[in-house]
Amino acid sequence: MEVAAPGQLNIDECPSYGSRGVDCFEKLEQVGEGTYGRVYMAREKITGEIVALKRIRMEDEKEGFPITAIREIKILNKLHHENVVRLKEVVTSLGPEKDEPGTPGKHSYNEGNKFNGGIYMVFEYLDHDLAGLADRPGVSFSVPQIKCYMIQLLTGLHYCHINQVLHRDIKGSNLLVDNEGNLKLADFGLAKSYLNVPNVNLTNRVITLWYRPPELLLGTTKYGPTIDIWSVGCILAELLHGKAIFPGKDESDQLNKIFELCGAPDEISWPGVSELPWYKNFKPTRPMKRCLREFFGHFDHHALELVDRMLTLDPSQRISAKDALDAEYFWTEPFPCDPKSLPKYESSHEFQTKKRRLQQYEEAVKYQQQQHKEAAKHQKLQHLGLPPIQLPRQTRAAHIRPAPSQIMHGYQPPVPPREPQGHQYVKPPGPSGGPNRYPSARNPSSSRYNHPSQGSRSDHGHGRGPYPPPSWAPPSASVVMPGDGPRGGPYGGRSSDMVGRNRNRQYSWRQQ
Ligand SMILES: Nc1ncnc2c1ncn2[C@@H]1O[C@H](COP(=O)(O)OP(=O)(O)OP(=O)(O)O)[C@@H](O)[C@H]1O
Repeated sequence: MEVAAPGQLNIDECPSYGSRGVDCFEKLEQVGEGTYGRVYMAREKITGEIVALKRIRMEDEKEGFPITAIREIKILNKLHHENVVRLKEVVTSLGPEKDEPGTPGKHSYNEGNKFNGGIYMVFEYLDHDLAGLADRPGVSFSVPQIKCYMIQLLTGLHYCHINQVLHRDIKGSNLLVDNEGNLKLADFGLAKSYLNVPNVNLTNRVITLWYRPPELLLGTTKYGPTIDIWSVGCILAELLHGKAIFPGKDESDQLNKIFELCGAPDEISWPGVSELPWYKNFKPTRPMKRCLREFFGHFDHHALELVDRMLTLDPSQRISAKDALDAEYFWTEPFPCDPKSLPKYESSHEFQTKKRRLQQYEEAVKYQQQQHKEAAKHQKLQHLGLPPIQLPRQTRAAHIRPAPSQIMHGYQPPVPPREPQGHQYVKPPGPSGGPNRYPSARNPSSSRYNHPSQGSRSDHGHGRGPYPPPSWAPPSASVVMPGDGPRGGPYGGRSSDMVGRNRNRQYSWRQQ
């Protein structure tokens, strides 16, 4: 980078990572709260550009800079694709900030780590995540819309896989969507860059429980890209079905839910399953037949076919992202819509929709408590034989009508807020050069979003961008990655540990 003339800024030059301070940005609103810390919508002070600032949580780090952050930065530096969120730069703050938890200067602020400053990843900003968007009252996805999002998800994932990256945390809140209809994969904190080296073990404690494939739940430490495809299958079925399909409470319950729908595996349906480390612990106690096709009988034939291929128990038989993009589902009517034709919504991230729901709940509880108090007062006066107090007009009306603010916020009777992760989607009405169907996604009016007869089958839109086409072909599930090892027993899991704040700690040792 060239040195700027005195008093001038090199704003045309791309700053090197960490060279700028977070004070170059004005934080506008918190849009996410994750394992790393907070995610903010922010404005670059000079250019006015809107970005997302993801603060790397350092408070609990005794080992220095968290490995998940290093991994995310390294991997995102390598990936450049329109369906993968763009990391623009990394910025720092030298001291504790006013808006972060903890009291500056006090010992408790940063017990583990000596560095009291903050480190932020600066991303391009997207208006929504899929979980938050789907959870918005009144939002329902049409089949062409679902197909449009799924194509983008699979295209981004295929690009990752051919570049030897496993995402390992595909779920709705990690799929960012903008008001132009673009979908991008985000949160590469658990992603893994891997080589096709046999006999190297990987951790099986990855992927949020509801979206975790059976081979990981059964303890395998040798796996490949099809772990991500299982998660995609769960998302597609969830979008079409209207709610999460495997909402397990813990690993055992998760496997049980999977077996109930996909059948209990045996050596015939899944050769080698009985050799998996925890097969004996979780062995089904009764025979269970695969009934996925009956259960999702309301899906159209091609959707069912694709969900079936994605939710195949044996990972070596599961469909790849490339083949999924070629599935008839995307090439039969109703065709995927053009992203640009999708409706525009007010910003909705899972964090915001949950916050709104909690506010509604608290308001409703407060309202009910007030009603109880009034009723008790009323009863007491009657008991004493005194004439009832004339309630003010508004208060009397409140006996039968919700408060105006509750109407504005879509009042519902108080119910406990739903479990985290529990969004409910509203029920809707190759290796480079390999043969496939997708034209470049750079041209949104291309055949990708139209009738297949208008488009070529020979370009998935992957393998583009500044990176040389990989020479490696997507491997089977037996692919392993170097330097990663199994972690502990079968019961540690994403349901509690990964959704919570301990991911950096949990995955910090010897994790590649
Ligand atoms: N580039 C972005 N633009 C807009 N919102 C974003 C962006 N990146 C993240 N978010 C919001 O912040 C949330 C949390 O971000 P992210 O998943 O990257 O953090 P995390 O700490 O890894 O979270 P988790 O604990 O869920 O894995 C996302 O679900 C999304 O709503």
